Amino acid sequence: MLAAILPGSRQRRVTSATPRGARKFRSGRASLATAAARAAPAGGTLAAGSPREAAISADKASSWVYAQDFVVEDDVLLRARERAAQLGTDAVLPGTGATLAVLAAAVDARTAVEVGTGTGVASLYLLRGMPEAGVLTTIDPEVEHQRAAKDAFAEAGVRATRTRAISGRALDVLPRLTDAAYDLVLLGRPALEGSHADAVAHVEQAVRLLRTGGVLAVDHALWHDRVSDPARRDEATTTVREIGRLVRDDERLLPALLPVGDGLLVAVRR
Ligand SMILES: C[S@@+](CC[C@H](N)C(=O)[O-])C[C@H]1O[C@@H](n2cnc3c(N)ncnc32)[C@H](O)[C@@H]1O
Repeated sequence: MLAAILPGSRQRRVTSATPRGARKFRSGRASLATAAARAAPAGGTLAAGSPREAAISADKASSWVYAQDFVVEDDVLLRARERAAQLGTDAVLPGTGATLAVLAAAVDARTAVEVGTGTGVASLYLLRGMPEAGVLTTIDPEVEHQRAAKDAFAEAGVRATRTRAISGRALDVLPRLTDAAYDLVLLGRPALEGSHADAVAHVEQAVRLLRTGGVLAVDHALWHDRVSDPARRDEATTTVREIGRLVRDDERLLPALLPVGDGLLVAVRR
């Protein structure tokens, strides 16, 4: 999703990170109205003159980009992104990363789990939000990705005891982790890309792992701006949409869907 990123190329990065939906917003009032109507909650309508309508203007895309770039990334993060591009994988967008750091700090996350380490971009954000004594358990089957993430952690001066990298598939590893022992669980792209049953299983495992007051975060919750469009019925979009509903309707969770990055679904475990 992201082009190769070099220090000093922020504008190019943001441009390449702009999702399709953001471009749609730019194309004028008609498509804006369509997007706004589409964005009305299930079965609901968008009343003319409502606060929600007032908040959705043709400038929404530029606001999204501004928010995306609001927290400036340092060279360690940019190099981790470069490694992701070199290895043909991707990483959370900057606004998502910054939000994850804030969430980790807000819940004083001493224990966190990440599904899909990649080259460590989201991990770095989480570790920055976690207290010094916090330990991040991060899961990925790709040894090469984990090696790249370890390089990023070393560059960031993260002590080796603060990360527990587990090599394997999340659905094999998560069941071995302790119930209610974690302050934050991040489900990345691999939690959504498999079958519908697998996606549900990832969420179930995440909820099981969270302590009361812990936070669930699911990246890509707007799935390339397809989730909000009911005409999109491909398997991946349907799965992500259903995961959203599942989290929203789960009485154990207090949810919110943040339109940051590719969409970040967050929920507090009650
Ligand atoms: C998009 S990258 C993760 C990016 C990372 N969250 C970040 O922002 O830096 C997805 C990663 O998930 C890993 N992956 C694929 N299938 C997986 C699975 N079943 N369980 C855990 N990780 C998996 C891939 O090897 C890849 O490194």
